[in-house]
Amino acid sequence: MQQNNSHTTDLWRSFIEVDGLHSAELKRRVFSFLAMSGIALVVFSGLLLANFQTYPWLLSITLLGALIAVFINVVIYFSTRQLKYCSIGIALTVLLLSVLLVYTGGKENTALYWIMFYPVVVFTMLGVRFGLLLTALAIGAIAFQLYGPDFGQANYGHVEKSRFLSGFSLVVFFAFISEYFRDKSHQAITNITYNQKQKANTDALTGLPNRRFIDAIFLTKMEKTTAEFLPMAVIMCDIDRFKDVNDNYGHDIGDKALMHIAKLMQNQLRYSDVVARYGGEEFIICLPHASMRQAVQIAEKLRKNIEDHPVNLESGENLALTASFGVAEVHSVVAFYNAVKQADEALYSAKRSGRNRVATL
Ligand SMILES: Nc1nc2c(ncn2[C@@H]2O[C@H](COP(=O)(O)OP(=O)(O)OP(=O)(O)O)[C@@H](O)[C@H]2O)c(=O)[nH]1
Repeated sequence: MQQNNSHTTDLWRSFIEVDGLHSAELKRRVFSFLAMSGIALVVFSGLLLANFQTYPWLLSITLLGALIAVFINVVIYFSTRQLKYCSIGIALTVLLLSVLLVYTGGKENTALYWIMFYPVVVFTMLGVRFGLLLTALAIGAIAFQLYGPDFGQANYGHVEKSRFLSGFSLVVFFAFISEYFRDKSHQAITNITYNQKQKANTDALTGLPNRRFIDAIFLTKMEKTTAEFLPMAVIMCDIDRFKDVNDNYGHDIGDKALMHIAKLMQNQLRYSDVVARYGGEEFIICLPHASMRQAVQIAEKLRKNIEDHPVNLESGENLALTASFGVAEVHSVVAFYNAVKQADEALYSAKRSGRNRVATL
């Protein structure tokens, strides 16, 4: 047995995807990674080729090492698609190169200019947490070289050092603000899209998924991940003589009865099972990896549970309800609606044979 809310939450988590938004975000990160790698490869090799005769040997080796490391990261990305680890690899390589550049001073002591773009790249590629971590590391390492003990590193002017650190900190600050609020608005849009999708696929009265959910979301998921579902059993359930409930007790009590039955059914099913309101007083239950025999047993359990649990009315009266069930098997995605039709025919044969029973064809 399980509780309603957890069943519903679990169901929506496993079925609703906001594909468009996630793929746009992924594209942004892949593009940043590839742009960063491409620029690094072109700039490093260009600098090496143009200046290797004039550069101090440590600078040339540093550039060559960074060039190879970036190249290896790109190759690993294309063979594994591990974007995050490869982005960290590139960001660390460029950080190491920046620190070594500051040590050597670069050509005519211009190393500090090259480092200004680093915060923008890491925040864009890796997001707020890694952005903060790596830029804090960069500031610490560079400040140590600029103001720490002299162990043979290049000399920078006093004003140059302080202007660089203030400018660099400002770039970090604005890169952080930009990435932080971009991330927040992305999350907000994702939540809004997710909630709208959930609302459009939920029956407002019972809180169960609706027919649109079965037609659009459930079937699409089944097409994508067939092995998770098939072979499957489908049960159609229809409340008996529901018109009489409405006629004798009024529409509000009829609504209450529908909510009551929805809850009873949900509480009897597994997490992987899906119960949806398919029409007025008709429900569909999809049981992945259930045989006909198991599905008939489950339908019987649901039937008995409805029979044993009348609706407690405010007047103190107990409103007894029963329901009829039809069961069929689904062996392929294309045969889904055929199986629904068969289960529907079985349901009406259950009605014809006296109601409050489970039937198969
Ligand atoms: N209260 C309420 N009633 C509904 C809702 N949707 C459908 N109904 C009613 O469900 C009843 C269905 O009646 P019928 O199709 O004649 O079937 P039945 O009376 O259940 O008889 P059998 O199915 O043959 O046992 C109709 O009176 C509809 O108005 C709803 O959302 N709320």
